[in-house]
Amino acid sequence: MAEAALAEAALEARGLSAGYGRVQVLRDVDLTVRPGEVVALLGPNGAGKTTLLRTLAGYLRPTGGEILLFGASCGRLPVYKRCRQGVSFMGEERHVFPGLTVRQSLRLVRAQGEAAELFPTLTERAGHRGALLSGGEQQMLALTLTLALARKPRLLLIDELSLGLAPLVRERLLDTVRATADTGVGVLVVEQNARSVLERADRAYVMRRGEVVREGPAEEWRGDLDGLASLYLS
Ligand SMILES: Nc1ncnc2c1ncn2[C@@H]1O[C@H](COP(=O)(O)OP(=O)(O)OP(=O)(O)O)[C@@H](O)[C@H]1O
Repeated sequence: MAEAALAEAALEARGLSAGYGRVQVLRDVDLTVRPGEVVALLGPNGAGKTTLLRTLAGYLRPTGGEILLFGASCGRLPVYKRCRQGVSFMGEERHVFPGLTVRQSLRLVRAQGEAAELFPTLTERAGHRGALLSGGEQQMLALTLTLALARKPRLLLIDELSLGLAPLVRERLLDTVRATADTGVGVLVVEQNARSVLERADRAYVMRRGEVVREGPAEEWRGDLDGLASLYLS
């Protein structure tokens, strides 16, 4: 990923702190995502991964530190302005249109072609309403909608990509994430299955209790999943 290393960072967090009211969750987080990189964000429950993504996306206001998007400090830029810059956030809740069929949803965002290419299953479910899809199908639709709605996504923030989904669906979603990054999009992804995400990631950060406790190339972690697991134990 030499090219990625040279490129200007899509995202840079410097000494970032954030929390809820008086409860501080994130402490002094430094993190970088370059265009074309898949960066895995790992860590045990409650480590602060969701809080970090929400802060980066603009839903939570930092209490300290700085966020740079594509080289410029984004200060208190609201969510929609970050979206305009190409930041796309896919939260834990599977955002599909519950009352619309798959066909209607895809038509709405003009993503019929992409869906057929990325997830043929969605074409088979064209007449089903979003609310009645399986969890995996909903997540495939949500990812397709997320990519289509951000007209030119340059940074994708994904929380809990495959929570509760079958391994095959997880692999398919992660392949799509990898392929999206290969078009030049920077991706920061929270995924419970460390082994699977590390197979596609370039680098990984491990968080614990609101702090980044380790960072490194994904290949290093792939060979040391036991060491990684030990970081999860508090
Ligand atoms: N809305 C909230 N109000 C107050 N505290 C919160 C809120 N949301 C999360 N927290 C707290 O912030 C800490 C970090 O939670 P967060 O959801 O960011 O962790 P996480 O790493 O994403 O965990 P998980 O893997 O379980 O989703 C936890 O201690 C949690 O209780």
